Amino acid sequence: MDTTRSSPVGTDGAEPDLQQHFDGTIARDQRIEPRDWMPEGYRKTLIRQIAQHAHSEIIGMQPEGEWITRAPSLRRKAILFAKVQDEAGHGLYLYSAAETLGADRADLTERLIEGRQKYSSIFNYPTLSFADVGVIGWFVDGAAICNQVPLCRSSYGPYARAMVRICKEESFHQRQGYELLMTMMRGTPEQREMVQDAVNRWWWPSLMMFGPPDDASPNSAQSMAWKIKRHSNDELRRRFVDMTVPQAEKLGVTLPDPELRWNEERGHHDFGTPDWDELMRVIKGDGPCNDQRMERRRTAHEEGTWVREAATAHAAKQAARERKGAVA
Ligand SMILES: CC(C)(COP(=O)(O)OP(=O)(O)OC[C@H]1O[C@@H](n2cnc3c(N)ncnc32)[C@H](O)[C@@H]1OP(=O)(O)O)[C@@H](O)C(=O)NCCC(=O)NCCSC(=O)Cc1ccccc1
Repeated sequence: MDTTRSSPVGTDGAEPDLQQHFDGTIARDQRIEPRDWMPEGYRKTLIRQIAQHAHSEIIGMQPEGEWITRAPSLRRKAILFAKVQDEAGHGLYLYSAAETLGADRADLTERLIEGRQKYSSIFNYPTLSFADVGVIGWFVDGAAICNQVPLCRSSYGPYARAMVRICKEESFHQRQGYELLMTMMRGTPEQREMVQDAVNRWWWPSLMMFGPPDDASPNSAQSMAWKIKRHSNDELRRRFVDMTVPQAEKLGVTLPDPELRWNEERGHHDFGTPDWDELMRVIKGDGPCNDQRMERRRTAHEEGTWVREAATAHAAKQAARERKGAVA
């Protein structure tokens, strides 16, 4: 679509036909691409969500990353290394998607570091034993898959396409977590206790990953109308519970919710209510590890200054060399 048209008037400053074209593209379930006209609110919402998602992947490297040096075998170390590296890749991929909307990656990082942009609440909880690595794979990557598979059909092309690749890797991550836990459950009573303890600590925070309940989710209605989000927070949370309960049974662990039971009539599980005050506290910066996570991120950014400067200088030299070559 032509984005170079001038004298914008009408909704969101657009000529009515530009808005109409955008609305039609969304209604037909087609994709909006970077050069298409889009309402400013749509662009801002996408930058907000994609940036938060990217920040979550980068901060999300920390809880498991802490176990790389303490992994119980070379095999587990190699697997964990690869997983954490994948998370870095997802973050960079998502920052690139945000850049297609005119955002600047350095600016997004500044916003995160200054606490002006969010990252997922889940990464503010500590990883106390190696079983936590398995439970993060099973629950956190499992929740990420539930949330992100529908995002492969998100209306913004670059985000949807990024999700396809990311989901493939998340699927491998989830299976490695479950396999790790299966191995521990076949081990000693102490190992089985470690798994159950990790399950108890991560269950409720994992349910909170899907966001506040629908009636307290200010962004959902508009994001669903724009088909950025395809399902509501509660709907995806329910899916996650339905998917996870049989896996817990097979593994031999108990999910820490006395209200959890199959509802024959609805064809879904009933379950308890997460502590929404806790979610709000963690989002506002008052979770068990918020300060530690941000401090680590700030330090990594500062320590990486020389790398960014060297890369920029190298790119400038390369460009100058290419210009010279073109002249000769
Ligand atoms: C569903 C939601 C997260 C929130 O729905 P929305 O419609 O956007 O918002 P809504 O109106 O419902 O909420 C009101 C306010 O509350 C905020 N908030 C809500 N929930 C949270 C929360 N849990 N944590 C923190 N903040 C939260 C929300 O931003 C909003 O604040 P704002 O108005 O911005 O100031 C959506 O953005 C989404 O699907 N994102 C994409 C997926 C994504 O980012 N995934 C990340 C995990 S990646 C991963 O796990 C991979 C991995 C695995 C293992 C290891 C390492 C990596």
